[in-house]
Amino acid sequence: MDNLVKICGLSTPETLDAALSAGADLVGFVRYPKSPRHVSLDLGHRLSLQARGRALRVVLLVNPADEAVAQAVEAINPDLIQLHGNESPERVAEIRSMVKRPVMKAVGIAEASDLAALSPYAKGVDHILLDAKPPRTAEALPGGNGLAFDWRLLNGLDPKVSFMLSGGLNPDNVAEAIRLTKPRAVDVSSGVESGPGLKDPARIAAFIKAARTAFAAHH
Ligand SMILES: O=C(O)c1ccccc1NCC(=O)[C@H](O)[C@H](O)COP(=O)(O)O
Repeated sequence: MDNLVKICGLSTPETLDAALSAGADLVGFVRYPKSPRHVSLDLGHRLSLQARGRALRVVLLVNPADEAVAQAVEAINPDLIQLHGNESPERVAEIRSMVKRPVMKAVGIAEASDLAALSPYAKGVDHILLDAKPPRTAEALPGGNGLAFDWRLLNGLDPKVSFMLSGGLNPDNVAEAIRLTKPRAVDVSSGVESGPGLKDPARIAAFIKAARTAFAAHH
């Protein structure tokens, strides 16, 4: 998974088409009812068919029960499952063996000590997503809050650890984020929106272009 761009939280055929046409490598569908980006199983199914063969399809789940995992896999047929809650390393490994598909675990970063949370996941996941830790407010979502963490914290990360970077990325800062952190992939949601859950085709295209240029320059 090198030099890839993921556009997350797509929830309409039109904005999914914008992401696919602009060359997104991965597209994300959020299954979290409190989110403005939540997709029903039926909508997720249709969006997944639309993206098939054009980008890797990612379904986002938060602390899912087995039944929720099975329903999402059956309806959406994702290429990758992103776990964005407080799933333990054991639970992540359990879900991975249940679905027999690649799993990406999101880990929230706010301070240097948060990096210690990564190694217990090393054996049981296929990919790690480093995201900003959500604020402790009632309205904060587990992800997709448009907040960046201090990228310099990743100076303390073992260079052998490969990761996808997210959290508060946008068309204006993604080049600097890639230059400083050298991620294998980048992920964006709020930074390509004109309002909560409203993806903006022009911002999607600008983000992908800026990320591609930066990857070419720094890898
Ligand atoms: O986007 C949501 O609403 C969401 C809800 C619950 C769990 C995860 C969610 N989103 C995750 C993402 O979109 C991204 O992987 C990541 O958090 C970056 O988001 P942003 O800072 O908005 O670019």
